[in-house]
Amino acid sequence: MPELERAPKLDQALAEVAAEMAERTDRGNVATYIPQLGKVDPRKFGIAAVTNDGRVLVAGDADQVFSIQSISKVFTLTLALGNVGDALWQRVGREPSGNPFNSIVQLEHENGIPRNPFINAGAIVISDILLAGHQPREAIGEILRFIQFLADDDTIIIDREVAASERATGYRNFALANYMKSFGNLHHAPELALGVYFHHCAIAMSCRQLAMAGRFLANGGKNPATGHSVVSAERARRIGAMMLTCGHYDGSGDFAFRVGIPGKSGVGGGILGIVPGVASLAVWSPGLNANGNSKLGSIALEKLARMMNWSIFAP
Ligand SMILES: NC(=O)CC[C@H](N)C(=O)O
Repeated sequence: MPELERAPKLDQALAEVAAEMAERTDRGNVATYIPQLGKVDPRKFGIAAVTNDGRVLVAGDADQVFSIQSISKVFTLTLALGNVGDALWQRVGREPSGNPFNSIVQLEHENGIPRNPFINAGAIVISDILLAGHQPREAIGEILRFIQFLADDDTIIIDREVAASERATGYRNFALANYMKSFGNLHHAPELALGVYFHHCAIAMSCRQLAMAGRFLANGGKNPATGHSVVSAERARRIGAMMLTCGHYDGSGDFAFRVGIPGKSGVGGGILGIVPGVASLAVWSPGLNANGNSKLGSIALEKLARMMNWSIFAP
């Protein structure tokens, strides 16, 4: 019997994974360096899947909003590629960093060009690109509206308290931005690019909303519900490649090894996962592992992928 026929139904698999995760006591540690994130209840767990054939399946706390943090970098990269195309790659690299998300060490050797768009330095450059011709408020509005459009949900908001909390404690991000400015790789004042960056990291979404927003990446760049193209099929593949190689910082290799699909994590404990041709997935568990990725979120996606026989390397 082919593997797929032995796989359980997706709704059963989600329920099973959520029940198993609810039992676990080893939940990792909630990020506290952004004070507002330290207040989140570590017992939360949610998971959602939106399939290309239009099913929306959820389990656990899938409708509770959380801070998407670095997951927003997938959407800002998509928007910035739409604005400037491949010229973007002159200012941001495409290699895994092998370093923590907020590391400054490679920037000196590499003349202020961040390794990839998903580490903080890279995302700050992307924010600078999105600022071109705009006031920060307009650039932030454009990002939020793009995510609302992708998720087909205009109730999605920015959590101003999280944004303020990040700005108040974002000394490393200020250091990264100032350092890149000294190399000429920021075209606007560092505080303006950071204003955009802090606000897009502070977008609050539920697993359901996030899985909806990721649909175009699972469906060759097209919204599966409307058939409308968000990006070309080639661009969707390339964004997926960036997620696979860089989406979990210095834990990217381990996530690819264990889960086998493109994913993007955030320190709020969320992960967006893409099963090309099949489904967009979102999981949330606020406790993080040593690399700053959701501990139970990664384990849940690993289990789900194994149960469903999902991997981009599966024959
Ligand atoms: N890994 C993350 O989600 C980090 C994003 C967070 N806003 C920061 O700049 O530190």
